[in-house]
Amino acid sequence: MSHPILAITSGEPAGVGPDLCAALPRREWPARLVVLGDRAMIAARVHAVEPSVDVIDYQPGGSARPGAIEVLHVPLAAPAVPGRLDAANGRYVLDILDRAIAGCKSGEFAGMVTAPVHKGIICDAGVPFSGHTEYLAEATGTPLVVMMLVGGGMRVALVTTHLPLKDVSAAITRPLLTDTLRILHADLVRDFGLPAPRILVAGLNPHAGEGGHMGTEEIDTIIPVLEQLRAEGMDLVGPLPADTLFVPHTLQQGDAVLSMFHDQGLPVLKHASFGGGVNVTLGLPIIRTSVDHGTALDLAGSGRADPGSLFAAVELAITMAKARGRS
Ligand SMILES: NC(=O)c1ccc[n+]([C@@H]2O[C@H](COP(=O)([O-])OP(=O)(O)OC[C@H]3O[C@@H](n4cnc5c(N)ncnc54)[C@H](O)[C@@H]3O)[C@@H](O)[C@H]2O)c1
Ligand SMILES: N[C@H](C(=O)O)[C@H](O)COP(=O)(O)O
Repeated sequence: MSHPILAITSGEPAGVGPDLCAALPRREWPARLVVLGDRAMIAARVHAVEPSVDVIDYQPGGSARPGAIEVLHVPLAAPAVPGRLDAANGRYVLDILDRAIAGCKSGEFAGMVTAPVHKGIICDAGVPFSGHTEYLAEATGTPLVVMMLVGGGMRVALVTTHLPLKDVSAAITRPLLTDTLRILHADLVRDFGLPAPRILVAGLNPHAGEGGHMGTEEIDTIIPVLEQLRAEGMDLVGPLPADTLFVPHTLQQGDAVLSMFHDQGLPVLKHASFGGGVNVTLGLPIIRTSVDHGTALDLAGSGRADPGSLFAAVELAITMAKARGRS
């Protein structure tokens, strides 16, 4: 089996993404890693952190050169200053993603691993953008994808992702919950080697609604969906009160958790694993993994950003590529 070729999108140029790429040659990867971004900017940021690392042009059809960083050039629109966001480069960040997505669709890349982007500055550039997850769904014509973070011994998937808290309840419908569980179940089987995954499903309200006295979404939406999918053979536990779902004794009884909204599940996971976790988009026709952290503008250009999460994201992408026969 040959090694997969992975696109590493360097992300927001004012953030830590380009710095993290400098750490990639520290390991011998069973993959060819191609960094997408502005060649001169990447070289400058890499050499500020790792002066001895060679930065070379990516040659399609070529082969990996151990110890060097291969760059697929995507030109900046404006000079990038570490720590200083510039809306002029909002489109640049999306150009990188578009090139990686095109390469994944065509088979040039086995998958893509994303360094962090800054959602706000892309919106400021005039492009409504709520995250890679939603952008990838649209770019690949996928009606529904599922965000899952992996780390600290946990897998935490979300029913809703980047939307205001006030809109969460209305967004959680029976069709959305049903389809989310189907995608989560299918991808746990395919990519995570779990033939019969047990999924712990959180309630939405305190104490999972306390029998309807603290909210009725559990009774109206969550319980009927779980009953229907259990009848089809899925192993689902819940709805469980979210405050005690993450107690180790409960957590160890499942293979993954399904949280109803972003900050119900992710703070727990990030508390346990920040800097070593992975964000993976389930349900896509392509492989996409990501770091678990943001642009860390305060650390950009300092050489102090921890590459642990990027390493974990690359590892998971390689594992998924093997599971899908993309090596
Ligand atoms: N995958 C992604 O693209 C992604 C993920 C999360 C957040 N974001 C975006 O990043 C931007 C900034 O978000 P934020 O400030 O909430 O979170 P952040 O993760 O950028 O920063 C939170 C804290 O963690 C530290 N930190 C982050 N990454 C680190 C690393 N690799 N090593 C050491 N310390 C690190 C930062 O210095 C900061 O103190 C926002 O626009 C957010 O939407 C993007
Ligand atoms: N929700 C993610 C997290 O907290 O790590 C992050 O915002 C990145 O999301 P995308 O993968 O959709 O960019």
